[in-house]
Amino acid sequence: MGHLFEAIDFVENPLYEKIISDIAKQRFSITDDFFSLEEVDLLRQSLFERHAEDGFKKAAIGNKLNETIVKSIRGDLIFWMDETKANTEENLFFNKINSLVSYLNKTCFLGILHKEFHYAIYPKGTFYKKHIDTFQNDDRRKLSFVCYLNEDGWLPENGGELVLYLEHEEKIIYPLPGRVVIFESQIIEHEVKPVNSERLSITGWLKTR
Ligand SMILES: O=C(O)CCC(=O)C(=O)O
Ligand SMILES: [Fe+2]
Repeated sequence: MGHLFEAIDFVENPLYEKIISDIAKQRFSITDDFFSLEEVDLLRQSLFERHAEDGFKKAAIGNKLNETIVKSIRGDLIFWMDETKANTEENLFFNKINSLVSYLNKTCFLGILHKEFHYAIYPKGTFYKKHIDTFQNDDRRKLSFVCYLNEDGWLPENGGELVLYLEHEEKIIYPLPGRVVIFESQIIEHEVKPVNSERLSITGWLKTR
């Protein structure tokens, strides 16, 4: 007779454990080198390819039910990624995301069932005013995810800092290549400061139901 409980094929991942404990403690987590500079270069090329296909549009405020372009609030251009039509570079991206999601679901019972990601280009002079990532008519977004695709050597004077408005402090985060910021979508207000030099990223949400 076989064992009642087979050993579960589970290997603890120190990086994911760090992300989980950071979020539990402070509701956000910053990981430098989540993607290597080589991976960032590939993803940046892929962003430019999608842009050349003319796939980017002005970002809107709110979801499909409540769509208005408000330049005074955000000025980025976005392109929604489609995992079913992913190119090689995007597959690399989604493989990492899926590995993180499956770990979160196994260890935190977060029940992440859906995800959505878009590329974002913030042209010089644009910003995204202080906001929260959940919509009034949709609270499925649990974790927000941002990954920066800027060139190596990003300078503070380029602007475009992400500011997280925490209970007791404002956390300023530079959009360094390969850096990933994850935070609780329903709780953390945040802002992208005005950009002085084109700023590139992938932003996404891990969602329930
Ligand atoms: O790019 C960032 O640092 C944050 C972007 C953001 O807040 C959003 O797209 O909702
Ligand atoms: Fe946001």
